[in-house]
Amino acid sequence: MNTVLATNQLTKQYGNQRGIRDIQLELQSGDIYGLLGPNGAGKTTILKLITGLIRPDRGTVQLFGQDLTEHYEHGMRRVGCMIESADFHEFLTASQYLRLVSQFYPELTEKHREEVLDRVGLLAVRDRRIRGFSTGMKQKLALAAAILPKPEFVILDEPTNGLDIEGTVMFRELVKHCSEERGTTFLISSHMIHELEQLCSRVGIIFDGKLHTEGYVSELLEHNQSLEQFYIHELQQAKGGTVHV
Ligand SMILES: Nc1ncnc2c1ncn2[C@@H]1O[C@H](COP(=O)(O)OP(=O)(O)OP(=O)(O)O)[C@@H](O)[C@H]1O
Repeated sequence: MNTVLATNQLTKQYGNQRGIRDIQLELQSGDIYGLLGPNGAGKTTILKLITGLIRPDRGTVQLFGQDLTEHYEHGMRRVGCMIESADFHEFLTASQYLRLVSQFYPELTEKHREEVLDRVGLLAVRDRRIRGFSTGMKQKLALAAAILPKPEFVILDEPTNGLDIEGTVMFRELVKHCSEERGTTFLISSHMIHELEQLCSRVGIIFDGKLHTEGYVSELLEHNQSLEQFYIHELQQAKGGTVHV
């Protein structure tokens, strides 16, 4: 097994004393890892640090065995990500937007782009301007852009936000497809715990800026009725002895 991601003592404190502390995460090739935690726990902060959108105060991130800061472009070429709501050039059409993304990947063809648009359910509206898209449609386009270059590692922050029921099923199928066909590794932050229970091989619970616990979903389900039950139990425990960042 190859280690795709390893963080060591990853720490970031914002001016308001909030943030994350000493996060040790390790993802192996093929993992589908779900990041769970209450609002404000630090999930997005972790994903931003892993993708170099913000810098840590302390600690390191390794992607594919190489330090992120020393090999940023090389590492990130193998990563697809969707973090916070995407900021689109709204006057472009969906097709034009994916063509723009493709500039960095000369191997991608129109056929690739159409396949991906079809997979996320946007093929019929590919020539419409993004300006007229709903929140869910924009979310689907951001997903399409994240998986377009067939990255080995995909990082998704709240990917089902704004998606309707059909869209949520599409998302699940998409992750399964990438995982089964290509062995893509996923790190997904979400509040949709039932989705994560169906999709993830492992989960970690972030509470108050720290990695409170983690485990294999199959093992957790041997001792708990559902991931939700496990999560609520762990959260209650964490609240009993909270450590502030
Ligand atoms: N740029 C910032 N400046 C100051 N504080 C911030 C900043 N970004 C995040 N925070 C604070 O850091 C903490 C962690 O935020 P983060 O967005 O990582 O949480 P989250 O787990 O992703 O939450 P949610 O589930 O609500 O998206 C929160 O208390 C948040 O208010």
